[in-house]
Amino acid sequence: MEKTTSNLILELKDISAGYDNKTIIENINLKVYDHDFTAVIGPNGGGKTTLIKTIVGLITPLKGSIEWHTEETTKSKKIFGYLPQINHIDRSFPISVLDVVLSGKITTKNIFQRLRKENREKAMSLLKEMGVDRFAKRSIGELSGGQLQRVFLCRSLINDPQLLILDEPNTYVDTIFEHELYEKLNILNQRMAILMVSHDIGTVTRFVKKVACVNRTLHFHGIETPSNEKEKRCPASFLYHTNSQIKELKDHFKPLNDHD
Ligand SMILES: Nc1ncnc2c1ncn2[C@@H]1O[C@H](COP(=O)(O)OP(=O)(O)OP(=O)(O)O)[C@@H](O)[C@H]1O
Repeated sequence: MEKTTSNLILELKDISAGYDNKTIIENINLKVYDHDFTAVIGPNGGGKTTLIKTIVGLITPLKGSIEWHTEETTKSKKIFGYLPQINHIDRSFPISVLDVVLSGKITTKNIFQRLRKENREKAMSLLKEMGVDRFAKRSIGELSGGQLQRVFLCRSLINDPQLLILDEPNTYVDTIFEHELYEKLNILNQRMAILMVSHDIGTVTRFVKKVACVNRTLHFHGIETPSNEKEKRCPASFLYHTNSQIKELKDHFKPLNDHD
């Protein structure tokens, strides 16, 4: 049953971040609520992955703060699950599908402990939910890219996160599973918030509730309806060449060199 009240999970306050002191994203303010299903879109190199890496703690912000407003985490319930962008996987690495999912349970504190039976059952039920349980004992090298992507999705779900963060989850996924993936994400969204980087604007906007456009700063968050003239200035105007549910965007979609 879908929840009806919205609680704030995550708040980014005036975040700037980058690499080697070079600012890539700046002055980002963003709130994520427990009902949200938000697509992070934007031009190549606009800073989407940098934003996600900053949220999950892989990059320390140069400025600003990140606040998690969540329930106390327990051993089995973690704040977020993260599926990073996967550009290359060494399929010859000798690990089974089940062990990939269970690796999401390993922390520096339990690295030498045997994982409990309930963890295996949880991993198997997730593999079943994603339609890949029959591969549980197989080596990852025997799976297609799309099947493996589902396995990694199971890994990011093993701790029942309150927020699922996905960086281009449709990489490697064929068109049929891509649609299925979004359907599955919609079901998952009944029990967790989702923040997802995607290039696939046409499909994504049929499923998500909010859109955040990152082009150095955050240009848009939420689906709103200003004037037609303004939307032409949006660097993400390709949105309007698709069968998008998003009709119009806000004034602050300007070409990148306008705000550099
Ligand atoms: N590890 C890194 N070190 C230095 N610069 C980086 C690093 N990773 C990314 N960048 C630079 O930061 C900028 C933003 O990259 P980022 O990957 O965040 O953008 P993106 O919006 O996710 O792009 P894409 O849509 O192409 O995946 C780019 O100019 C990129 O070259």
